[in-house]
Amino acid sequence: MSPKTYNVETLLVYSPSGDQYNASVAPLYQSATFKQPSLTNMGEYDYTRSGNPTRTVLQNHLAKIMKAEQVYAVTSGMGAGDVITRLLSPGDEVIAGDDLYGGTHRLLTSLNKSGHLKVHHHDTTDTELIKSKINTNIKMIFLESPTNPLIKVIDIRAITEHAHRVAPDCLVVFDNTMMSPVNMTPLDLGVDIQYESATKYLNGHHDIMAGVIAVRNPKLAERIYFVINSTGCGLSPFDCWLLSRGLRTLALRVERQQENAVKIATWLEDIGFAVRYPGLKSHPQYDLHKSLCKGSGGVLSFETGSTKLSAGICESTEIFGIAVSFGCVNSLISMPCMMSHASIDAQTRAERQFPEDLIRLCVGIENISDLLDDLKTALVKAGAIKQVGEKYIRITSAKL
Ligand SMILES: Cc1ncc(COP(=O)(O)O)c(C=O)c1O
Ligand SMILES: N[C@@H](CCSC[C@H](N)C(=O)O)C(=O)O
Repeated sequence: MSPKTYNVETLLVYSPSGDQYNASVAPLYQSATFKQPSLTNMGEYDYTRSGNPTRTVLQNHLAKIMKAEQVYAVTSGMGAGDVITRLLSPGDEVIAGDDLYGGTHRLLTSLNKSGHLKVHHHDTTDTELIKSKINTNIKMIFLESPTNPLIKVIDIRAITEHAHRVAPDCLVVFDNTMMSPVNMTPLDLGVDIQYESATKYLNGHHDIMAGVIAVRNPKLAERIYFVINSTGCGLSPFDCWLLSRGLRTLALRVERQQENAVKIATWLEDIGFAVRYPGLKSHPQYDLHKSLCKGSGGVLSFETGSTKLSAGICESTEIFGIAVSFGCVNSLISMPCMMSHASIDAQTRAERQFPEDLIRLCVGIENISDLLDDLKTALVKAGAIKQVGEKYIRITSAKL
């Protein structure tokens, strides 16, 4: 059986050894420069900004997992976004979701303000609206699904097909950070560039910042490599090595995280909170999400009706630590408006119906009973629910 036919769980762990000593873990080449065989022959590697064997091992491994021809590893998810926007020319028009991650919104807004690009933000869940906005002036479309943290799901396939038909020069770019390749391989759905913040699920241990960019078209790959080498944002060898190590447990981690997340989302919804999670049948695009992805991920959000109440809940958990980021083995709690999405100004958040009281839970791999107990205790302490016998009841008048 060729490795190409293995399932993702196997591909994550299986690594064909190319090492001279048959080391079972690829060695770390922590070297900035490489001696050349001669003055005229540069050899395979000359300088780590341009290429490094540890980065190559990681990138080749990721290419199999992401079903790409070429993957590049860079210094962060935002670094990946920056490389991608540098493929555009001054004045190019871009369509972007109106619910992209706060940092992506900040990057595109700054390029728009400085006049480098013309960015149009639209509700990408409205497929017909997006289709009507695509024309030959549009050179790039930025998509994310499910969005972070409003968990909106978009019809990637329909948008991508239409874009390629109507605007053949337009690159469809998809941020797959929320799902990871375990749940979705967007290149299979036709997107031109898939990127992810590898700081999240891919690494899974919050000990590095990284971003990955995956493509199938060799010409596009060359253009991306040119930007990475020119700007010097390739991932350092040690971080490549750590990312390779984290990758091996990706499938196990994601499976456990989403198993825990389903239980937490269901429990919160049963109590009466408005929960956003694509694994809940009540999610308005439950069927669409299921048709695109194998799982629902470990991120969910819910509203409490009061920002003070939400803050009280966040400050009362013990296992769920107050921190930005997600996809790590440990569970986190946050209020996106004050934290991860504070870079979107309050007026824009209001226009986009971004609830200020929204709590985001990034569910880890801990024991589910401990996680539920931690949440129950915090919700009781903050005054959001009360215990009556064995049951918990939501205190609907709880507006601090
Ligand atoms: C969906 C999404 N995309 C991109 C990024 C940027 O990644 P990084 O923090 O690694 O720069 C983040 C978080 O930061 C994110 O949540
Ligand atoms: N202060 C940071 C916030 C990073 S948010 C990280 C992550 N994407 C999340 O959603 O939690 C910034 O200004 O970028």
